[in-house]
Amino acid sequence: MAAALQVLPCLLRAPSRPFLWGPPVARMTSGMALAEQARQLFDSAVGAVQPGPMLQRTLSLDPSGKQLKVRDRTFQLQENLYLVGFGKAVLGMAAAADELLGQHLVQGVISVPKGIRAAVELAGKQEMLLKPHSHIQVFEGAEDNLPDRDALRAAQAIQQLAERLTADDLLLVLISGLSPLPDTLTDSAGGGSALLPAPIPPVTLEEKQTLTKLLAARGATIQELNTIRKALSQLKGGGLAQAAYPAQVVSLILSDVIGDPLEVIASGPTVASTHSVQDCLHILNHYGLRAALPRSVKTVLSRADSDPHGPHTCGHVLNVIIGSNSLALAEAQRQAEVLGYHAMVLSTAMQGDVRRVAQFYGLLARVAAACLTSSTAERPLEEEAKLHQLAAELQLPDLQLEEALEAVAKAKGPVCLLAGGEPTVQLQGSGKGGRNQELALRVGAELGKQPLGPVDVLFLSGGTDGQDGPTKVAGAWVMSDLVSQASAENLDFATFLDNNDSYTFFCSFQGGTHLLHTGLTGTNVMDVHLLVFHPQ
Ligand SMILES: Nc1ncnc2c1ncn2[C@@H]1O[C@H](COP(=O)(O)OP(=O)(O)OP(=O)(O)O)[C@@H](O)[C@H]1O
Ligand SMILES: O=C(O)[C@H](O)CO
Repeated sequence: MAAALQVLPCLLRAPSRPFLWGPPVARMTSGMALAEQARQLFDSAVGAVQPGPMLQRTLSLDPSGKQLKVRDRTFQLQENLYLVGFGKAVLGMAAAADELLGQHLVQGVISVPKGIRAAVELAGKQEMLLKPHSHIQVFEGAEDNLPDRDALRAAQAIQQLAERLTADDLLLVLISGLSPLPDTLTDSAGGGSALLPAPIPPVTLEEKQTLTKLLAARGATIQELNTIRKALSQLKGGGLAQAAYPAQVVSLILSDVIGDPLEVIASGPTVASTHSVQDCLHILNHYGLRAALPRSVKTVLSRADSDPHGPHTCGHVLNVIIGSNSLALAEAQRQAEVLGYHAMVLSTAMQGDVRRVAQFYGLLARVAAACLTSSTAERPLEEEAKLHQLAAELQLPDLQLEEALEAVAKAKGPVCLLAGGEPTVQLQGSGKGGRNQELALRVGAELGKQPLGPVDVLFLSGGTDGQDGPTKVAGAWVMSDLVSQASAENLDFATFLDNNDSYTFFCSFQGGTHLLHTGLTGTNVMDVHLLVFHPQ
């Protein structure tokens, strides 16, 4: 199946104009075919946020090649263009920028994760590698997502470049994150943030690392974590913009945080921080860390209020979100419509404990399946009330639940509900897995709780970076017969779930055919969830 999924994009050519009940969906009979379409939708989501297309959508040169247009702003180019970048997807972004603007680029420095060039090469993504003659210098660092000496050297080189700039110069800043939800110790430090460590003296790199790890281990959110990072950093919280002043600064940002908050993504190096020392102390208090703070941290915090990276320092900056989960979902929605689905984006902010999120999707599947297959369009009111209750508990800010149910009730044909975000796994077991595979397995278990009627239901969850936790797959897909099929194979899914061992489960289940293999994608806009219904 994996092989079948991999050749899918060439086999399943989408028709050039949309149709509602056209042949591809009407012909759909097997779960395998449904899975192939889901995979195609996932690929289209990821494709929309690839570095090349994103940069091309955002930047253009006028015919003389002397003016750079970024959205509706124009900048003069005259041997005055510089580039810096940090984050997981930045290598591909830099390669795309170099391709477009290389002839104007005086110098560039990027900080990317250790081993990324080799991984990109292995994945055959030559277009994401810089050409040998490039003026962009690459630093690899932040092994295990922790800020280390290599990342520190990169941050120093970036700072030096920025500080040399004059009012005639233009600095392009490429930003992407890596680890929005620091819910395990190993991925605690974040991507863009971890790749740009520049602690304010006398705070040392080790002290910052320890504090970050402690906060993460105690469950601090990325917003809280990055508030502290900003207060202790020379470059975060607008510090990079300040270093580059009076040059013009254009930041192109790939968002890996729910709601695309500029201040939080990679700790907002080109965004004035609105946080005060009181905010930091509140966070440190909350996680019981205030009493044990190193003297250096106390010193820097006590100085911070009198020396903030104030808003006045960011007037020379243009921050642009060039890629996000919602952009990816919009493309998958468009593609689903082309394939004949009635498609809707439910939310781009799916978050919360993976068990609750799985319950939500299970309940949603039951309610939507009933709406879709009942001849009288009667809605299962009791289950619907439970669904709304659960949705309220999950506090999903942009959830379009009522609209989606109405649309399903009217659709009476194939339906695709799309969502994105990043649920959280509280690790208890010692198995191998990732939040996407665990979510898929949990949703499969929910779908098996009671019959869904004459409709095929598929759920897919995949990380847009192509790597789900410490595994080499992006995620997995399930159908409503997962429970019965697993038991036929003597696989006790509950035992695998108890041990956070979803990867091992899916490796065995139906010969591994439910795993989503994409390889490294070169982008990262959190996760994509697809809930697909096809009336039999
Ligand atoms: N055995 C496991 N089962 C389930 N989830 C796991 C397991 N091991 C790690 N994880 C989860 O994987 C996540 C880390 O994986 P990953 O690197 O894909 O995500 P990230 O770094 O948070 O974000 P991004 O995918 O955007 O880079 C954590 O949320 C962690 O809880
Ligand atoms: O780098 C970071 O801070 C996280 O990835 C969020 O952007």
